[in-house]
Amino acid sequence: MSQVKIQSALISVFYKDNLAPIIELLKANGVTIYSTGGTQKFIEEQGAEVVPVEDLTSYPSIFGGRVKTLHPKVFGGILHRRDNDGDLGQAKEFEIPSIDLVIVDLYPFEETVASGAPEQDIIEKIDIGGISLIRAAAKNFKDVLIVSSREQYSAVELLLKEKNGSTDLADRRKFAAEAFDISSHYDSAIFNYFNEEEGLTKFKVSERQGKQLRYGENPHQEGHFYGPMDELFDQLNGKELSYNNLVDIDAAVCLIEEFDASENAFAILKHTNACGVAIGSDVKDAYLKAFAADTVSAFGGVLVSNQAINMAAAEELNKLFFEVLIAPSFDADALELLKGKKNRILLVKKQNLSAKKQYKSLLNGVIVQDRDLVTDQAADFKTVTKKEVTDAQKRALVFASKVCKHTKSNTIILATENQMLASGVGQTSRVDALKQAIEKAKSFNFELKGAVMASDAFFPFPDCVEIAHGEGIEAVIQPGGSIKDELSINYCDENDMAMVFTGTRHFKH
Ligand SMILES: NC(=O)c1ncn([C@@H]2O[C@H](COP(=O)(O)O)[C@@H](O)[C@H]2O)c1NC=O
Repeated sequence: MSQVKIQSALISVFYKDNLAPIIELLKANGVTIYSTGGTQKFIEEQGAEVVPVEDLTSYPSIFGGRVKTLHPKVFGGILHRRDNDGDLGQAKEFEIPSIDLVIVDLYPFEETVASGAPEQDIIEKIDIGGISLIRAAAKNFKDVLIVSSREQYSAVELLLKEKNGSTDLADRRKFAAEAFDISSHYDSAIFNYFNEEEGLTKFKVSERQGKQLRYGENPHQEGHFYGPMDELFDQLNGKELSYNNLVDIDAAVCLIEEFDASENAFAILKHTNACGVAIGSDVKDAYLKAFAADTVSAFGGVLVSNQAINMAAAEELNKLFFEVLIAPSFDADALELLKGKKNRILLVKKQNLSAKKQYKSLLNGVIVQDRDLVTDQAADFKTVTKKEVTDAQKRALVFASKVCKHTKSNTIILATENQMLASGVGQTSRVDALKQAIEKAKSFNFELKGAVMASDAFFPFPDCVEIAHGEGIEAVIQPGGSIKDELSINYCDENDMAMVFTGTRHFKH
């Protein structure tokens, strides 16, 4: 039976606003309306007759409204198959009326969570009867039209007008598909609430949770973001965040969180890689040192500080064209100055990232892994050369390793204990990464004598330590683990270089 003339409806909605025109249409078409407490009252106020659902079930609403529509007379009325003689016989036997239209608007679970309500209130806002009505009516879309949210009121109003109170199978199937979208989104929200403390380890998303972005990586691509942006940041200035902004912000935040709040750390990133990172005597000093590493790439970059931005730093930063600046806070005068450019995105970082898992889509699926939360510490260094590293070199190696971990593979970082001098990023060979770093360091007038070198993965050949030695680099950090480790170790021993192994590889793809 493709076309169904609606003769009866069950209406149970949380938000009653905008329901009136639908009631008017149902009334005009002589539809029998069944309804629950608050909705019944609202419909009666519109001048329409209502059969209280209690009259159908012969039960009052019980347990504070936890059970009101959950009854065979209601669910039988929705679910019995109109083209099945057995079902029709049973419906008659048990005096179950047909229900052709179900309109539900669920308890506002997500809004209640967002309001910071106590757990008890949140639990009471887990809709049971409403979600069951939605699923039942959507399952029996062959006979029943399901309206599963207040967002659909205008669409159903139009449909009832256009088709004179009837519906087609195609209409009912379309509304059923939307109903399962709504019910699965609702359950994902409940699931995420119960797993909140797991640091999103079992994070479930539904398309409805996504925030539409201006576009994706490029203007011809659509983009959405699924995540708790407002919990992490307050945006004080600038245009709406783009897909690429978000990707870079993530990279910037992951990098800066490597540094302790007692250090004045500053980083400048382009396309997720740092082109400058430094620790300074204050924020301004840290910024100037980071900027010095690559004054060209910094243009249009994403900047991040682990310290409040004061006026002295803001005056320097104001000279640079940048996309985003992230900091734990901004002094009032500094903010005033930086707001001078209206598109400049200024973000206050309110908390550290807590997610323990990382997701990426590929091959029509999703790949999930633990986030790389290992930070190489000097105490864990295993010196593999005859020459020991000095304390200053240890600090430089820790610094270089932190940057290395957050740079695209293959990577080589050249650094002192408080400044990245240059990096080779995303190269197909480690030697190329080193050559790129050396060339870059020289182009920005850095002296490499006495600097240290970090590599994200082991050296299969001694070529990298040979080249580094030629530039005056004296200490090296790498995970180790190549069957040819000895070749690099021997070269270092013969050339008075120190090398430490960490045992932890930090590939980043
Ligand atoms: N318990 C039930 O059997 C039940 N049946 C429908 N509801 C919900 O009750 C609300 C409407 O209640 P009222 O009409 O009393 O304002 C709707 O959001 C509907 O989704 C129920 N409430 C929660 O599960």
